[in-house]
Amino acid sequence: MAGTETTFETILVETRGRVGLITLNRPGQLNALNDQLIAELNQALDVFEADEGIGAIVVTGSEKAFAAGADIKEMQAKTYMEAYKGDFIASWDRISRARKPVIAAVAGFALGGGCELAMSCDLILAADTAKFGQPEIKLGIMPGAGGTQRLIRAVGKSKAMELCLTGRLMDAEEAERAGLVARIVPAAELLDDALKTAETIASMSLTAAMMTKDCVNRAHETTLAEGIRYERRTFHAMFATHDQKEGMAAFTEKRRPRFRNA
Ligand SMILES: CC(C)=CC(=O)SCCNC(=O)CCNC(=O)[C@H](O)C(C)(C)COP(=O)(O)OP(=O)(O)OC[C@H]1O[C@@H](n2cnc3c(N)ncnc32)[C@H](O)[C@@H]1OP(=O)(O)O
Repeated sequence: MAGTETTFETILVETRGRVGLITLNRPGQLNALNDQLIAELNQALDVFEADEGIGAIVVTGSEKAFAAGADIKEMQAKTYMEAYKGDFIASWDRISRARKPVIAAVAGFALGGGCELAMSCDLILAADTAKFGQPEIKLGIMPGAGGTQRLIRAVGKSKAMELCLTGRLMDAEEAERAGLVARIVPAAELLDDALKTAETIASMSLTAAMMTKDCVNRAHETTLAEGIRYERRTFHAMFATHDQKEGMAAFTEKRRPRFRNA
C-alpha cells in the first residue's frame, strides 16, 4: 500500500494499478471473520478510500473459502450484555459505507457472515466453485450482519426465507439465476477477471462512479419516487464536474477522456 507501513495479520493488502486488492487470509479457519480481521479490513478500506490513486477495490478469499462466516469459536461464549454493550457486528458495516466501488470475488464457501460480507460489496463475481448460504439457523442463531435484509433484496422473499430457515447452500449457478451474483467465471480466472473489471471501473471518472453507486444503493432504501428524485438531483450535479465536460468533449473530439476525478 503506497505510503503506509501497516502490516496485517489476517489479510493481505496490495495495489494492482488503480485497484486496491484485499485478500482475506486465515486459511486454517476458512477465513472465518474474527474481530481482528474485520478491524484490519476496515483499516485497509480507510487507506484505499483516502488514496487518490485507487479507483476501485476488490475483496477476495482463497480457492476454498471467501469466508465461512463469523468466527464461531470467538462468538461462542459471548453474553447478551457483551454483544449489546460492545455493539457486536456494528464494525462490519464499514464496507457497505465505502464510497469507492467494491467488488467481492468469491470462490468456495461464502457462508453466514461471509455471504453477508460479499453482499455488502457493490457487486459479486463468483467462481464456478462458489457456494453461498446463511446457515446460522443450524447454530441456533440467525444472520446478524445484514443477511435477512440484503438477501431478500437480492433474491426475493421466498428464496431468502428458504435459505435462512433451512441453512441450505446455493451453488454459483443458482446464485446467478437468483440475481445474487453479477457473473460466474471459471475459478482459475476469478481474480484476473475481478481485477480487470475493477480496472475498467477505475478507468472511469471516480466522481461519476461514486455518484452512480450512491444512487443505485439509494434504491434499496427509499421509494421509487424518492429514488428518481435523488437520481435526478445527482445527475444535475454532474454538470458541475470537470469530468462531465471532459467526457463529453472527448466524445465529440473522438479521443480518450482524461478524467481528473473532479
Ligand atoms: C455473522 C454472524 C452473526 C454469524 C455467522 O456468520 S455464524 C457462522 C456461519 N457459518 C457457518 O456456520 C459455517 C461453519 N463452517 C462449516 O460448516 C464448515 O467448516 C464448512 C462446510 C464451511 C467446510 O467444511 P470442511 O469439512 O471442508 O472444513 P472444516 O474442517 O469444517 O473447517 C476447517 C477449519 O476451519 C474452521 N472453521 C470453519 N468455519 C468456521 C467458522 N465460521 N468459525 C470458526 N472456525 C471455522 C473449522 O473449525 C476447522 O478448523 P479446526 O480443524 O481447527 O476446527
